[in-house]
Amino acid sequence: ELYTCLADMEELLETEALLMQTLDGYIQAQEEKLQMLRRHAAEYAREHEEASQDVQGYLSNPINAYLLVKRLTTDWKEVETQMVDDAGKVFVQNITTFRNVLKFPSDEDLNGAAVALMRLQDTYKLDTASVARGELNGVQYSTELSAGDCFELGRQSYNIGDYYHTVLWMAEALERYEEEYNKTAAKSDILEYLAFSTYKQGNVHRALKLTNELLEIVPTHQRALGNKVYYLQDIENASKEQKRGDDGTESVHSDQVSLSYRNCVLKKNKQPLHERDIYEMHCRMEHVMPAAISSKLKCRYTDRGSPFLRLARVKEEEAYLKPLILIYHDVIYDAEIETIKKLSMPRFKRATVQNSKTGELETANYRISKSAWLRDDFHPHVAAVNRRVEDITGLTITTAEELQVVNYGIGGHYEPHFDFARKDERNAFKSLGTGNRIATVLFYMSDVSQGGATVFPQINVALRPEKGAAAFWYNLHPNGEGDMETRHAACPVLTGSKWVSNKWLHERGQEFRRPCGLTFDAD
Ligand SMILES: O=C(O)CCC(=O)C(=O)O
Ligand SMILES: [Fe+2]
Repeated sequence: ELYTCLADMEELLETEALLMQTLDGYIQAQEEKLQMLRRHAAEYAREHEEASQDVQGYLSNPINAYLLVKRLTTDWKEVETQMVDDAGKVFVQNITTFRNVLKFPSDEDLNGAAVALMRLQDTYKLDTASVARGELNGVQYSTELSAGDCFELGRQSYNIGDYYHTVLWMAEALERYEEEYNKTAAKSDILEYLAFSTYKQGNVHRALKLTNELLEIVPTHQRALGNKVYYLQDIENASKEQKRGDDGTESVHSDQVSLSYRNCVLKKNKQPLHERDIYEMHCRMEHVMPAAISSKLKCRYTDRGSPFLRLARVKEEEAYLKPLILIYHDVIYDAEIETIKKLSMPRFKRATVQNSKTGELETANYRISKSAWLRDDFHPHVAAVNRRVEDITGLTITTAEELQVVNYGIGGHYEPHFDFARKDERNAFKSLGTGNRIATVLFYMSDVSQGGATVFPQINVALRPEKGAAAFWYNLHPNGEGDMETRHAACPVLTGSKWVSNKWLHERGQEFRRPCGLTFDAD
């Protein structure tokens, strides 16, 4: 689960450095061995040549006679020993010992990283060819992917039954293969995956065409031969059905077919967008807040009534009015951020979510990040940040949860959710005895170069992470009901690393503190 967190990935570079060192050592040992063998070979050639010039003269010399025998006994033995000696064993053994000490990614990590890349591809509408060129949203970030790299991505998708992405990446692998001078994948392998996934995607004609192409390269390919029969059968069955439909004697009348097809197209165009589509649109920053709302938003310096902040007023910016979402700039300092990151790294666990039916905490693909909980007494910096929450919000932190620190890795995200517990949820915060999560303070502890916004799809709000800033909002209406418009999400990180801290404030203790001026809903 390394891919869930960028901080852990840094250790992989250390692992790689050690592997590189080991590989260099192995190459050097092999080169020395080859050099030695070459010396022997040269000596054999030289002596043999001399002997061939004058066989009798050469052998009449007792020293030569002795040397010839020696070359074919002890010398040759040594050559043989060198030839069978497996210098690699020691090096591989070394690596095996490292495995217990160093971090090595697993196959699950490889799949996770591939899935994350696909998620980014979908969310940010990145076309496969650009990603393969190492480009993300028009910015060149990395080296290009080879046909072999694309093939591997396709294979990862295939293994989890994601034929849509398999087709995209295998097609890209094929294009790259054709252009590659030193081939990094086998065309027949690419075609096999591409054909079968294309079939799974519903295009049997194209699957057949690709399989024929594969059979041109490997005419005896058993699976391809089997699939071809199957595809042909499929096509034949389909055309039989079509015929039955056409002469009007069987089930579906042709008029009906075209009518339902038209309906289908209409429906497709008119279909309401799903929350997921809206969420992704916000992540791409394609939404627009109506001017009637945005023109009312203000910025101000404020002390929020706190004696502490009177000395150092904070920059408060309204991101939305109803529900009220406020951004405070420069309210967590670099030194505090560093301390918090350092404290949380050894405590990181894959973030969990509460199963609303069972009440159990579990990992889920819709929340991918690593998180840790920090207590006030871990470090004065943690305590200081918590006190600042109190100063800024005017709410008590005595009933708040500990500070939750989160780091999002490649494609790390958290799909739309509420921070408060719904009535039908089991066990939600019950054990805490402090009521529901009345408000959220979300500290941004890093900038994110691309992606990673916090978005509120219901109200067209997207907050771009800004190091040192914090977002604040009430999750509950004054009457304790959850505010459905606070539904929000953390968009996948496209490039960079995203660090945030959450402070969740609870209802108990706020009875006289929730400032009325901040609540627009008096329901
Ligand atoms: O990381 C973000 O932008 C939001 C995180 C969030 O909503 C949460 O952890 O509950
Ligand atoms: Fe949240």
